[in-house]
Amino acid sequence: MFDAPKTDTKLVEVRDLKMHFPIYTGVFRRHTGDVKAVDGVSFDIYEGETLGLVGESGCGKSTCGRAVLRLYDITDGSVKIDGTEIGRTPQGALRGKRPTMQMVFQDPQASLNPRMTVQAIIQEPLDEHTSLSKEEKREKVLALMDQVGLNRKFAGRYPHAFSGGQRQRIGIARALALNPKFIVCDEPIAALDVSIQAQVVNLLEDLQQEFGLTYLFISHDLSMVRHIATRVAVMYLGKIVELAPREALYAAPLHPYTKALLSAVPEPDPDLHDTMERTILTGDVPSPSNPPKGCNFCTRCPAVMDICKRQEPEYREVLPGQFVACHHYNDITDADAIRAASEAQ
Ligand SMILES: Nc1ncnc2c1ncn2[C@@H]1O[C@H](COP(=O)(O)OP(=O)(O)OP(=O)(O)O)[C@@H](O)[C@H]1O
Repeated sequence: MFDAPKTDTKLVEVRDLKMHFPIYTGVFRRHTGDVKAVDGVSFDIYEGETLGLVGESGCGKSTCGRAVLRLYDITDGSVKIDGTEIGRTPQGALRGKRPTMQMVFQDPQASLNPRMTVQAIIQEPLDEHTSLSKEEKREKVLALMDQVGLNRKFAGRYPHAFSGGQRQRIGIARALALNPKFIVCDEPIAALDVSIQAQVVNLLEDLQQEFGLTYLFISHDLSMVRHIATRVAVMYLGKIVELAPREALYAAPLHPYTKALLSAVPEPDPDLHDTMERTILTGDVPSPSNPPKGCNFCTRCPAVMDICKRQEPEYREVLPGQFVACHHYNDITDADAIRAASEAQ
């Protein structure tokens, strides 16, 4: 577990990123609307840190991670990785940048080609992006297997011969093959047995320390994110509603949605369990193709005000390092007043 961003160098800078998927209907497939999966998010990720990205299913986390890696042609906004603007770079011209940024997927079963051996799977990026000799590639693959805790004896086996946790290690080894700086981990443990989850998270942490990796760690598991992330961004319906250092976010969340999410996390201490206030959110999450006017959260917010239904709140740094998009904190700059506004909700 790391305590703070390791450096103040920004490796990833995302500004007003939008990823809208067009909806076509009817016989003539008319463009009738858009799914606003990511609708104007901005954040930085510092070199060597882990930014956690949390939120309910369907809020746009995976789309955001993929858009940052330019696995999609983004609708709008800017994404800078290691000083290079890649948001608008044509896909063909991104090739040289690909090795720097990689992804570890949620479902290791689905993301590994069942007809390829482990050797071939891990070697694939080396085939595509390097001119290493056959022997050099073989050696590199075996070294990667060592690094992720896979027995090199099994390099000739196929993915089905491995357990879920081992398959995720294969996916991690493949992601590491080109010595990336930045990895998007998209729910990397969600498909694994609970007993295996901690092992994979520990491996990701060890690799981060060893290679100075920077992670965007996407998860709906707030307890796991609390363990691994340096800072945490909370997403709701395509937008980031709060982003804060881990300690601040878990100890003193400001946004009503963050408070509701945290209050739903099971508290292992039975004494605290009884005293904790729980916020039960009512109503359904609106559709990202038809988000509400004003604040996206206004239809479910327990502290909703009139202005929330008319005007979108500004996303701003309310306390040092703590960014919030909520009308409750508009125009307040004094830290005590901000805390009072938070308690009053
Ligand atoms: N290719 C696509 N075409 C149309 N809509 C999409 C596409 N991909 C995602 N969406 C929609 O965008 C929204 C956000 O999806 P996304 O998968 O990013 O959410 P998520 O927070 O990662 O959810 P989960 O945790 O369930 O994966 C959802 O409403 C989803 O249906």
